[in-house]
Amino acid sequence: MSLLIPLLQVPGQTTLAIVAGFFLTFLWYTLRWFRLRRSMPPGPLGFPFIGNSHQIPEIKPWRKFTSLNEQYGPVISLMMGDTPVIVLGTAKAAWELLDKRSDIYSSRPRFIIGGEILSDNKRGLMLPYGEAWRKWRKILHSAFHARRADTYRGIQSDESKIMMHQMLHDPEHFERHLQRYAASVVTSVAYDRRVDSVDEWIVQENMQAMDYLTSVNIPGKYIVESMPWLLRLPKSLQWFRKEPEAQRQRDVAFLMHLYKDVESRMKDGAISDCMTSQTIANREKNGWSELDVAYAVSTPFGAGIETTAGTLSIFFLAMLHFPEAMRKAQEELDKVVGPDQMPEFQDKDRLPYISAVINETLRWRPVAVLGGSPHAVMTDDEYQGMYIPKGSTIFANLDGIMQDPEMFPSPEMFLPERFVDATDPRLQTFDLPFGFGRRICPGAHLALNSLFINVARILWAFDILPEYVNGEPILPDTRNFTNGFNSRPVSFRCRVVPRNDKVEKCILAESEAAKARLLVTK
Ligand code: HEM
Repeated sequence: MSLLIPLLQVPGQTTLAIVAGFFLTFLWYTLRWFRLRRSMPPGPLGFPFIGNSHQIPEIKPWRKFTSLNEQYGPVISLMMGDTPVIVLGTAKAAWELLDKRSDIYSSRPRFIIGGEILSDNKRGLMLPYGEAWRKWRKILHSAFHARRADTYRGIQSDESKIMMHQMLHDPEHFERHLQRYAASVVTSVAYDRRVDSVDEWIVQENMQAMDYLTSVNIPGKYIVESMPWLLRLPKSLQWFRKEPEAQRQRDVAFLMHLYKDVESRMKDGAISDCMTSQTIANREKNGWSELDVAYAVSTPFGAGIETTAGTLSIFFLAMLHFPEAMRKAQEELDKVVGPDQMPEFQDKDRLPYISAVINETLRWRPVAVLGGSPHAVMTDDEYQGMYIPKGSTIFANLDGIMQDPEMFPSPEMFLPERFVDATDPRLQTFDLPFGFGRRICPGAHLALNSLFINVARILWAFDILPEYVNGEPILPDTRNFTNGFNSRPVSFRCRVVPRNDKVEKCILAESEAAKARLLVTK
């Protein structure tokens, strides 16, 4: 009220001029807004200033995106406050824009909470396209390109043998064993440091950090993402900063601890070559601070555990619901490998149905449900007569894309056959689950190797069966998934039963040998 008093005291004409000024500005903004919305791809109109923010749920927004794509078409638009958002609902649209026009579609939107406040612009996954991102991406590429990724097969095979042993003795906690496997592979590759249990401090601390990061990166969750002008308020009034800033301090302490540990083992000559030791060796040449390196080398730790373990959980869920696919895969394994030895990487080319099961798992319920991380377009663009403004956030909504009945008939069914018989080259090399263009997942080779060795061995050794209550099978809901950018099944129960005595003996012998190679003391 006190703010209004001076306004009421100015002479009548001045007051009128101010009110008219406000009104004209409002009218200009609103007309411009409607003109913009008309030229953009179809979608719910929303309101000036707030756009469609109120229509996008905080919980699993991809469901809403999928239904909007069904209603308005494969390319739709929304406004999150002042930021245009484009949602791509078919692979064709995503390939045409994000792959073919990757020179302008390879940036990221501003992640005010997750990228700037929480991560101080040090997590490359959220960096805009440019020099800093390129430098970061080079480190990832040199550690994970196809030939380099194959050098980690020994670690992956041994960790998978240990996982099989845990699965045999403690089948109830199958999800924990999958997570331990995925965690130990990335910590070995990144820090030359394996993990024996998901309860270990470094796994728990990383999970906490990643859960927090994915929980803040949900579109619509923070008003400041669509109204960045709130950052101009005095810091003490920016109520949204407190929590992410506290988490940042915790993240920095954790990542620097891992960095310093590698550095001191390098000084003692007590470390094998790993991603961190190599990056530290080149740190000064690249002009990187210790903290820059600590964040960069933690990338696989952040991006490679939930995605890999989550996809393997999805595989278990699919096997429960589609036992005929499991039987067919087991027939192939029995014919090609037999019960006396475990499948190995060199069997891969002779196991096409296993490869098809993996592709179908990645399709049926993609863990990176919104395409991993959204892209942003760097210049104004036009697609099929529709205007896509510079700075638009672009979601490749894998939830909807993978359920497109034109590309994947009977999309709710788990049908590996669609990949076995595929003539379309984009299904033969199925990289759709790993994203697009210059931002495509750099860990895809490592991930596919992990998926192959574990899916092949699990199906070779075990039947995955439902639990029974009062003679009735209990099947977990196929849509009960977690929230967040990586969405995996909410923990469920099943029986993991060895198929015969021979596989049990083989697992015991192979896991002992693997432990000896990895110097596991427990
Ligand atoms: C089944 C496992 C995995 C799936 C389904 C997956 C999927 C994805 C997807 C969809 C993206 C977004 C790409 C885009 O923006 O267009 C992505 C990005 C990324 N992934 Fe993966 N990923 C997996 C495993 C891994 C692993 C094991 C690593 C690390 C070694 C990794 C590291 C990354 C990084 C660093 C990015 C960001 C790339 C950038 O912004 O330039 N991912 N992933």
